[in-house]
Amino acid sequence: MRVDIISIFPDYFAPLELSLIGKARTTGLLDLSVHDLRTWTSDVHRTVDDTPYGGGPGMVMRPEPWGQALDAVGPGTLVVPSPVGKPFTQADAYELAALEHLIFACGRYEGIDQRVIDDAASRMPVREVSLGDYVLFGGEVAVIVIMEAITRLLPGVLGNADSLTEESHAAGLLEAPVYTKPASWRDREVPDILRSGDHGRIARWRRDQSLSRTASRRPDMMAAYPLDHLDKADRKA
Ligand SMILES: COC(=O)c1cc2cc(CO)sc2[nH]1
Repeated sequence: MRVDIISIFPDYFAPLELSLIGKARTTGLLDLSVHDLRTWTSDVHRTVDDTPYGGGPGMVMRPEPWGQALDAVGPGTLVVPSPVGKPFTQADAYELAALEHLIFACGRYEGIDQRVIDDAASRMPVREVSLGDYVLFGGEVAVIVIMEAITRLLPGVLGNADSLTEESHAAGLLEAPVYTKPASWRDREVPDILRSGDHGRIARWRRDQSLSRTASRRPDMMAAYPLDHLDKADRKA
């Protein structure tokens, strides 16, 4: 997978050189390039922003540098983190992980001139995505989050792909609690069932835990959970 990130703060992406994402880059699973938007400015001050038409506080990112940057690195699927975007979900992570070329545009100030998005949409797929109902200084941190969600889904990145099947949101439920040694810690015991060696009962216990956790913490997910995935034993849980 090829990824291009365009930002006025390219140093923000140093974390993408670490750990499993860094490994994905060195092994060639991920071809990631970070670009400084100012590369595509032509004035001596390398200006990327200007005052908003219609007035209002702050500054808006100028269209010219963005247009030239996207011409240079595109075409691909343009992903723009934004408070006005579609809520990003694990399903979106899977969709993006299956694509050949992603381009991330990191907004700053009050945002990017709308014509940049509209112009890009005339020649490549564009997705504006939100990570949640809160506001950040810009898109950079959101890109790091999205890049982690995507990269871990790339074949070969996670040592044990089984982790992907049991994790939260993979099967539409929150995952069960996890435990490791010691069996007793500060007078708190690991549930006996998990030490029974009875893998059928352990699977049932974990599923019951997932269902009750999801029902209590995320009723919205429970409502969306396909009823035919619930067997009659689940319905009693
Ligand atoms: C100028 O601000 C941005 O470009 C910006 C991008 C994002 C992404 C957020 C999380 O959904 S909040 C936010 N602000």
